[in-house]
Amino acid sequence: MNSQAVFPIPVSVLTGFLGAGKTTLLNRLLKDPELTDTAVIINEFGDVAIDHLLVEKASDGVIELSDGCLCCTVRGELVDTLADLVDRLQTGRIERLARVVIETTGLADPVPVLQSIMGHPALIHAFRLDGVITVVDAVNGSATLDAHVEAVKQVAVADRIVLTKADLVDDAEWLEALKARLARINPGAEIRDVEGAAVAKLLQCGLYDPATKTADVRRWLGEAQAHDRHHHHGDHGHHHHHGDHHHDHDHGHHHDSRVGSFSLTHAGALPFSTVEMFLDLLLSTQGDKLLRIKGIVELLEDRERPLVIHGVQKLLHPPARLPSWPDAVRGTRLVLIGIDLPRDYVERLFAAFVNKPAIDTPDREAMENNPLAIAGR
Ligand SMILES: Nc1nc2c(ncn2[C@@H]2O[C@H](COP(=O)(O)OP(=O)(O)OP(=O)(O)O)[C@@H](O)[C@H]2O)c(=O)[nH]1
Repeated sequence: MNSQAVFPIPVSVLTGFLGAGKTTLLNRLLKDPELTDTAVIINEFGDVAIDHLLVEKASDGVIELSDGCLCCTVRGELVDTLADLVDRLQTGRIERLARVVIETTGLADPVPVLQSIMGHPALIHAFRLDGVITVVDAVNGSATLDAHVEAVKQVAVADRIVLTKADLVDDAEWLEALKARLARINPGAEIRDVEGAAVAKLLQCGLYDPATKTADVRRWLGEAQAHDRHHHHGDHGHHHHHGDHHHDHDHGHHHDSRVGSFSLTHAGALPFSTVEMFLDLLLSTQGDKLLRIKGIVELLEDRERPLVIHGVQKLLHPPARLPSWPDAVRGTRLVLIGIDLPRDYVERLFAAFVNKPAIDTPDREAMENNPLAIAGR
């Protein structure tokens, strides 16, 4: 154990549709001196023009997955590759590893990739999903979202959206309409233009910033972005029909309306058992529709150290605690991103657990005895 790695190692997932500009961005990232000691895992599918020399300089060799879609055919290999990195660190074959970047194939549904990082028993203590960066092409992005539900999912699960090829678009209105659409699919993600953005910072999406030793809950939960964009709208659930963007004709966006994001909040502290039971029930009944869940909980048992919740579909990261509250806001805030996720049901389930039953909603005791008691699933 002579490595200088600090576990868990942050993992960034770089996704985006075919030709969106992932490899171009990756090449730029790897030139940044702040990103030495980064291992890059790429798949050879498609036309990947990575500057191998540069990647080798940045890490201990390029780790390439074999041909095919990362999410379905080489999932096992991704896990093996990550396990191999840990092994190399522990045996001293790699001295330092500060970050892992996984570039997924353009066609990939990113969710299984996130699951394999979050849910693998051998990896959960070595790696932490820092964030998902989704590259969207300003020229083709809108048509791609219309045509492929995977592209909508890639946007929906993003912590950050990076807009490429804006330099090729003259029409400012077109660009604004695309940004507005992305913001409706994923109100919490920060949208940045690839030009001018500090490249190394593009990868840092996580809750905890090792450089400043602080946790930025508002940014991580996307509250800052969502608040800015939805000032006075208040609500951004499944149906994003504000109708104020004439470029956005809903009939072309049938995939978008399936994706939704909403928050659950509770002002007081909650016992761990309540949180656990709510999450168990949520994940077991709605897990396949839950693309991501992120959140922070004030626990009755230890009110000073908030519990961090982070999950993908049916899988949760092992519960982690922050050393203290990063800002004045306490209580429980969960952000859920789902596809065809029944918001109403989830809200009532949560209300039942935190003992805020709505009229005609069974209370918690009834729920625990019969989880199907809530209508409208
Ligand atoms: N003008 C312009 N061209 C870009 C930009 N980003 C990428 N490109 C070009 O778009 C093409 C595709 O970029 P890649 O980086 O290969 O895209 P990719 O997402 O890695 O593609 P796949 O690996 O095939 O999924 C290349 O010709 C890039 O030079 C950009 O911001 N502006």
